Amino acid sequence: MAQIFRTTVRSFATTSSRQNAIKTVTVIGGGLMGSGIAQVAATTGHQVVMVDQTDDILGKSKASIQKSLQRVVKKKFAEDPKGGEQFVSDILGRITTQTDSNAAVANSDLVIEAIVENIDVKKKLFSSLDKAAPQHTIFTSNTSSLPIGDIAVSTQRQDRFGGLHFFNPVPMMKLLEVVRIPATSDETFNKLSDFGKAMKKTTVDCKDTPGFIVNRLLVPYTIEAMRMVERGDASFKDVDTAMKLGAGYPMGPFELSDYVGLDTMKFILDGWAEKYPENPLFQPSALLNKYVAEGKLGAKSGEGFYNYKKK
Ligand SMILES: CCCCCCCCCCCCC[C@H](O)CC(=O)SCCNC(=O)CCNC(=O)[C@H](O)C(C)(C)COP(=O)(O)OP(=O)(O)OC[C@H]1O[C@@H](n2cnc3c(N)ncnc32)[C@H](O)[C@@H]1OP(=O)(O)O
Ligand SMILES: NC(=O)c1ccc[n+]([C@@H]2O[C@H](COP(=O)([O-])OP(=O)(O)OC[C@H]3O[C@@H](n4cnc5c(N)ncnc54)[C@H](O)[C@@H]3O)[C@@H](O)[C@H]2O)c1
Repeated sequence: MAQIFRTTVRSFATTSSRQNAIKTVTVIGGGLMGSGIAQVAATTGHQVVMVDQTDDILGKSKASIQKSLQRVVKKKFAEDPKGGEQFVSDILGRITTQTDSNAAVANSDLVIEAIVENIDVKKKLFSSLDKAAPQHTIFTSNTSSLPIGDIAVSTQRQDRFGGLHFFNPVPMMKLLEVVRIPATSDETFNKLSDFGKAMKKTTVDCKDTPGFIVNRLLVPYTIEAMRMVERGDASFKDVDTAMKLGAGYPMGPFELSDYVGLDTMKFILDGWAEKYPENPLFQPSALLNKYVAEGKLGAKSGEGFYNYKKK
């Protein structure tokens, strides 16, 4: 009897969560992460509205999604070019763009914020969205380093607030960290985890602790790599070679930094230095500051530690 009851409860829970499944997603920020998130959400059948500050930026976001989809087509539709064209046009057809974030959330089940890593800018955005979005809409941030709770206080819906931390490049990286704050309801958390699985990601449950799981370990590692080069103990190329061939990482810390974006790295480091001023680990990095001041932001700007410009 107890077994039957458990089964019935489980199947009711599954059915009811399916009925409430997230179908429409607003991705705010069409940069490196936002465009990847929009691509994967649309690929897995969701209707997506992608928001950024200008139509020009959104045009570049859509072009980068198209380029990424072409890589998938090359593999999956090698023998079927027509099928490949249809695949791309179906996915792009599920993505619309908007420059007005308040209008973009009007029919949204879920908001995923992926804008610049600055707490004040994120809070201002969510405070405004809170007034514009329907009651049921769940809000999430893809922040790398900011406490989700510090962002959620800008809204009146902390029970419908959480973190969805994706990894770069989103179409390739299988992990999704699903983050809950103490106020996140079980219903919200379960919906976010279900959404992650619907996006074909492996989800891990995280508390709102600094860096969640991955960045708690990745940040000190990356910082120590920068310090090693600043001290003159090794060249950045040798550090990368060492970590790839000696530790089996797909990218060394300087290739990864270029990939993440050196401006984003600086936002992370500066934010943690301000929040934890007593921790010597988070002191400014002269090397990182120099690259950012020179506009060398990594792969996205064509140059960082390495050069990405086509010769
Ligand atoms: C003092 C200094 C202070 C600094 C302080 C701050 C420190 C902060 C550090 C943390 C930053 C955190 C950022 C964030 O919060 C968390 C992250 O996202 S961390 C980043 C995680 N990502 C990685 O670790 C990536 C590691 N790299 C890889 O896995 C691989 O290199 C790669 C990116 C998948 C690419 O693979 P490669 O083999 O190298 O290259 P290929 O080009 O041949 O690609 C292989 C394969 O993948 C397909 N592919 C690649 N990219 C895409 C794409 N965007 N879309 C679709 N397909 C893609 C490609 O077509 C290839 O397919 P195949 O031909 O092999 O079938
Ligand atoms: N780069 C990574 O590897 C990585 C990985 C995981 C998480 N993150 C996090 O994701 C977020 C975005 O990072 P990114 O690398 O995509 O940055 P990015 O600089 O590539 O893109 C940010 C985009 O947000 C837009 N934007 C800024 N303010 C906006 C606003 N108010 N409204 C709408 N759009 C706005 C910018 O125009 C830009 O296109 C950050 O919080 C970052 O910490 C980054």
